[in-house]
Amino acid sequence: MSIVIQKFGGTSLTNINRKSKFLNHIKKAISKGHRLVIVPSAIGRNGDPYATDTLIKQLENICAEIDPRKRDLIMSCGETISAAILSHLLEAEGYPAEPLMGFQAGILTDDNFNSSKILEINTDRIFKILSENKIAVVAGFQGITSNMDITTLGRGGSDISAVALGGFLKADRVDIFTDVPGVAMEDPRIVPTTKYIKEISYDDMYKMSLNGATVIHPEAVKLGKEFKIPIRILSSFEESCGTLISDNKGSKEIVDI
Ligand SMILES: Nc1ncnc2c1ncn2[C@@H]1O[C@H](COP(=O)(O)OP(=O)(O)O)[C@@H](O)[C@H]1O
Ligand SMILES: N[C@@H](CC(=O)OP(=O)(O)O)C(=O)O
Repeated sequence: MSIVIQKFGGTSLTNINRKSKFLNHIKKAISKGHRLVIVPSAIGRNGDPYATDTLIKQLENICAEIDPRKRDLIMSCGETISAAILSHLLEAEGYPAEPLMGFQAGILTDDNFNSSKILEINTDRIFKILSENKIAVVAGFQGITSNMDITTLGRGGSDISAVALGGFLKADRVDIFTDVPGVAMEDPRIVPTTKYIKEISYDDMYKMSLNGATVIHPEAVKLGKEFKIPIRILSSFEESCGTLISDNKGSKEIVDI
């Protein structure tokens, strides 16, 4: 069974509805016969009702000093809401889907609240869902400790959830859908004329993301290398070949996308 992980970032999920463009990528992968695990982030950005920063503010408005366990509990809510909405949307479109919070998907972390590490993923429940020909929609960014406390993986951590799931499920690849068509030489929001990179090695991408290429979390790249799983960065809103991150001899081919 060929398994593909598709992660959708917060910017891709703004105004989520039955006409959302990102749905085309899900439908295309299903039509190709892939089993899908979808990993959504929280919808939108600061100010949007379920965005991570909006949720944190609910506690900050009361008192700036926040117990990390409570902070993680509220921060995880955005992704939980996304999993519920997205799985409902997929069913409405005729694609049976099951939502899972991180703990229901078997994602065990350490107790370093606010930037926890994934220790293990018990994949039984996801495999069961996939074997029933359903899409598994796993809330990104969150997990659970052995003491049953909800944790989050650090800002931008849904990328880590997606790659870790890909590794533990032995998926064919991880597709990270975002609001730009791939990895560029510079941040395209700052340099709109920048050129895009067709292929890049894990090592080069790791250095780029440490140096500010926020399009993927550095820990996700590191995990990708450990699991030897190819990662693609693609646009949610259009068809593009995107950027492939793999072990391919450090090649860095620059293209106009
Ligand atoms: N080198 C780069 N290539 C592509 N995007 C970059 C780069 N550096 C920074 N970015 C920024 O990363 C953003 C996508 O990441 P992010 O805002 O976390 O989106 P998402 O909501 O999909 O997780 C892009 O909008 C872009 O401005
Ligand atoms: N929602 C979390 C996790 C995340 O990965 O978000 P995004 O994929 O939208 O950057 C955050 O804002 O940090």
